[in-house]
Amino acid sequence: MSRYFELRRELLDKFTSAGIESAGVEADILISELAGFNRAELFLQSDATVPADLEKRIRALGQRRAGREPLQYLLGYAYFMNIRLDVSPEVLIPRPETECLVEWAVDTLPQGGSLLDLGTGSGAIALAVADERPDAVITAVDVSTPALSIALHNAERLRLTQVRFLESDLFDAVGGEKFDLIAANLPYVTDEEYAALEPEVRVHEPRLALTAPDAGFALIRRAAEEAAPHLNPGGRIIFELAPAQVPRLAGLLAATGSFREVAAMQDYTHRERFITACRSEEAGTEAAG
Ligand SMILES: C[S@@+](CC[C@H](N)C(=O)[O-])C[C@H]1O[C@@H](n2cnc3c(N)ncnc32)[C@H](O)[C@@H]1O
Repeated sequence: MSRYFELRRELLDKFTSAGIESAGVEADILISELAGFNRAELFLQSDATVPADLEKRIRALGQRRAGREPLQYLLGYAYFMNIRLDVSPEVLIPRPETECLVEWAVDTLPQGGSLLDLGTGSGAIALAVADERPDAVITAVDVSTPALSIALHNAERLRLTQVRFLESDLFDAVGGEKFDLIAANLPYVTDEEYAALEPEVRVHEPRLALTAPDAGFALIRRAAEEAAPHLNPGGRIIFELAPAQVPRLAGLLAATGSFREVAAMQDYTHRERFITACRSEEAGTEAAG
């Protein structure tokens, strides 16, 4: 029988030896989430004895975490903006930097406006916007059937019923529909970068959500080339991408002649991580399909 502070120390040592960067934070989260405590309660309870069955569960998941399984997959959920999304290894774990994209979309979307979330994964962007903007009409697409079923499950659990989900290779199933906003967090990791990723990502997260051919640019390029006919006049698009890809996408969007106000936007760590653009009035209006 351990006390909370002893169990925390044990996990901290185990995680540190396994090379996990934020070992203390992860130990705290694992214990407090399973115990049903917040961080302050965990601190206040540190001398209390951990119930035997809880200790067993924490130890079992701690062991798997030390084997570099991501904490969110072990818990089965991830926090994103103000919602909790269920996640499994079939969807990417939503990243904190993507919250900047959501904040931009929430601020930019006109009243009653429409949003297309390209590559929705767990539903993170679509559902976080829906949660903040009940007036919005949202479509979310993904090429992955298992990802879509998790996204749909999240929408039902969160009762965010204004989101429609479609299985689609980029715009293929969207037909001639137009939107006020398109949000694209598509795969953009190169094969070389992928080989060097931490085991949490490389071994456990779905490769389909991470990599793309052509130096990680193939899907972003297709989306940029096909997007204009799916935007209303004055409609806007935002891409999340690697900072090194920003100049290439900015050049490509400008070269299509379909976009104006092409601009880079920074994430919370002041890295250029997003490109936004506005559909110009001269852009072609016919969507293929
Ligand atoms: C980087 S993940 C982003 C997931 C989610 N939007 C988020 O921010 O957490 C990219 C997503 O794009 C999806 N995807 C990959 N290729 C696609 C394609 N051709 N068409 C639509 N979605 C695609 C993947 O299945 C994955 O869910």
